Amino acid sequence: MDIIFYHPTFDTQSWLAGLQQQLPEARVREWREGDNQPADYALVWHPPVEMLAGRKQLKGVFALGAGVDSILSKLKAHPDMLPAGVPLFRLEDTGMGLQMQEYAVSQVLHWFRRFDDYQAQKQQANWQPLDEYRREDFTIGLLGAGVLGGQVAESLIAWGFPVRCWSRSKKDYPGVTSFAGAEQLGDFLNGTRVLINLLPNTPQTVGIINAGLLEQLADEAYVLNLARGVHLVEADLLAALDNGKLKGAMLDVFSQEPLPVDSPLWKHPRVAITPHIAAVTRPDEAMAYIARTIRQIEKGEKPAGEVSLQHGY
Ligand SMILES: NC(=O)C1=CN([C@@H]2O[C@H](COP(=O)(O)OP(=O)(O)OC[C@H]3O[C@@H](n4cnc5c(N)ncnc54)[C@H](OP(=O)(O)O)[C@@H]3O)[C@@H](O)[C@H]2O)C=CC1
Ligand SMILES: O=C(O)C(=O)CO
Repeated sequence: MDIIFYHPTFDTQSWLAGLQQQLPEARVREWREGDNQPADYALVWHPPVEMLAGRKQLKGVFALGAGVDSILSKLKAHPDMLPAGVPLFRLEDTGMGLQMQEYAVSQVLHWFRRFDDYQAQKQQANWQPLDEYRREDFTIGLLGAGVLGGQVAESLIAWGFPVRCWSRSKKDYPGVTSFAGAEQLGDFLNGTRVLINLLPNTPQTVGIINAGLLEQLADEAYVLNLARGVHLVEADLLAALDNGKLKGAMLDVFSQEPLPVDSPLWKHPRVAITPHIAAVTRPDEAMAYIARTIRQIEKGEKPAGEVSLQHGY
């Protein structure tokens, strides 16, 4: 079995060594320009088109992250990049669920305990206890309730917050109120105080967090964008912060990354920023998942994690 690997920034040598350990029977190599030698599996992130095009013998392509938007947008421009019938897999969880839980819980608690207000008071040496917020006024709404959204919902339930989610299909997560489909988006937004985005980037979700959506949230709402920058209309977010509809935002992802130095988001006092680190690929867990999945394919089984090209995630 031959495996080719391409990632523009990962430590390729340590991945090759790790994969070799997980799959001793395989020959694992770094893909380099001009390599047309046979391969059964390809592990990729932002792959050059020529790495995959024409490789009809592939039994699977693995995206080395959870989101497959970059590979699918390339596929749109170069439809022959993924030969027909070759399944595309993505990383499901592999350690990202816990990272998303840490990020979401810490920020929700930061807002709930009014640490943003106390930080602002500190700038003015102002010693002033504030009214406490009540959990019943702090409904958390998850846009996207899949592998990561579902785990974030579970962690916030454990902290006693009212939690609701919105997805394409109805969910049955204990304690979480589920809304599904475009027709229930309004009901989902109505009363949501903290909006957490964990949707995939698809034609249906681009620009979904816009002025019209923000207007439907509870007053003094908060936005936590953990998914993709293109989901959020940044100018609409700034306007909603400045007109008082939104109290704060924390953003991990941006329409342009790195976020340009002249972006007004950097300077806004009620916007917190992290550089797309909400959940990173954990090599050991990712390699174990890939090895397990390859073994399932080799046995003729149907593994989890296959991307639906029809739905785009
Ligand atoms: N910032 C970061 O560091 C990271 C960001 N991400 C981002 O997080 C995203 C989510 O990851 P993951 O949870 O694994 O993905 P999943 O595919 O497991 O979940 C996606 C969720 O979105 C829902 N959804 C998709 N399209 C629509 C729609 N049109 N309307 C309503 N709901 C919709 C799905 O509904 P249904 O369940 O019904 O299918 C599902 O609940 C990734 O696509 C990636 O972009 C991921 C990792 C790290
Ligand atoms: O896995 C993903 O989709 C990511 O965004 C990783 O940073």
